[in-house]
Amino acid sequence: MKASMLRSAATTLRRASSSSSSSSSSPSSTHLLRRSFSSDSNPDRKVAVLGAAGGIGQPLALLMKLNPLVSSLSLYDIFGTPGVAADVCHINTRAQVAGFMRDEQLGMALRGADLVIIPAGVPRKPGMSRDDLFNTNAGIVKSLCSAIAEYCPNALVNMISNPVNSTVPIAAEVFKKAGTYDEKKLFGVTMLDVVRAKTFYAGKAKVPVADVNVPVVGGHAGITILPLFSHATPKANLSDEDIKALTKRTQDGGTEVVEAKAGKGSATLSMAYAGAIFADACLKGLNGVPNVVECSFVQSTITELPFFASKVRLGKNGAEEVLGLGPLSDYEKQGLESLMPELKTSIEKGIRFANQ
Ligand SMILES: NC(=O)c1ccc[n+]([C@@H]2O[C@H](COP(=O)([O-])OP(=O)(O)OC[C@H]3O[C@@H](n4cnc5c(N)ncnc54)[C@H](O)[C@@H]3O)[C@@H](O)[C@H]2O)c1
Ligand SMILES: O=C(O)C[C@H](O)C(=O)O
Repeated sequence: MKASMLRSAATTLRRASSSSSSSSSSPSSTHLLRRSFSSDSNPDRKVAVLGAAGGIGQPLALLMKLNPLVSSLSLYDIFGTPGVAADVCHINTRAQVAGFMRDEQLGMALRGADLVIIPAGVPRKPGMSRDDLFNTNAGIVKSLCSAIAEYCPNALVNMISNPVNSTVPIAAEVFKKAGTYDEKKLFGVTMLDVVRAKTFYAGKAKVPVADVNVPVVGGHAGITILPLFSHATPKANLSDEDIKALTKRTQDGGTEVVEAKAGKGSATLSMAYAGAIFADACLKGLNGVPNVVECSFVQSTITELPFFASKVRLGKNGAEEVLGLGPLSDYEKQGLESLMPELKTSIEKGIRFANQ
């Protein structure tokens, strides 16, 4: 790619992502590209991707290879990782890449990891709910988390596998049983909801998308996804009808993609983007960058539920602070009340499964 083309791509990406809900300068794929060519002065960080040969795993592997905060990139799947690793490792950026395949190599893939990202498991087809994935994905997540407890008990874990509202509680229970649970280190990745809310809000409010911030709270399925457009910036004078439509589109964003893909899976590219941004925020936190704030589904006391998505301040130990919801509009209060029973059921289902 010519230097001018690269500069132009980097500028576009910088604009797209400088609008994170972070109260500091936010991680961005712009950074990932731009800083790929800068110095290697950051501390060594090993990132493992579990499910790295999949629809999300492959573009996520690419984006993590472009991230200058990563010194070692470990790509694990039950098949296909030698090819993905061979491909990605030719990119002239800092991270040393290694591919690992099958159970017997999982320990090597994980040993020494600072951050483990899990997009392993089956995606939805049209007509399915995320909860319909539970029977397959719960077992996958449970066994991967047992291995994390054994080989890298201090790593941060970014859970992408659905249903996130249940897989995060499953992971917590597995870690508790292993005696390695640290609630600050377990994150359900809800960043795609934030990415969507920002995109849809910018379109409706006719404001530059790069300037937009919208927190999304609750969980990651249907009505449990609650975008707080009353907190959106820049402020815009949208009608109640507009806010309802934006909320519904954000809640149905995953289904919109599943239907458009017509049986060929769910969001992969936008998820890889969102996953890479959230992973970058976690790495920045670990490296001591101040005021890194993103939304995530974490152990929480801000409602009566044991897990809840809200803004989280990321630091050297992971989730240093889980931020409260702040004032809500009447519409958001209603949404919060409606989501609680479903989210509670999904959390309890995960906990029950892990303890069977
Ligand atoms: N959190 C979110 O916002 C979000 C967004 C999109 C998709 N997802 C979820 O992410 C998951 C993956 O989606 P995808 O589109 O990449 O699916 P995919 O089928 O394309 O890829 C999944 C990968 O996981 C691998 N895998 C299966 N069992 C494994 C195991 N035990 N260990 C390691 N790898 C294993 C498969 O071999 C495959 O390569 C799905 O559950 C999907 O619902 C979550
Ligand atoms: O919708 C899905 O099944 C995948 C993911 O959770 C999404 O929000 O895109």
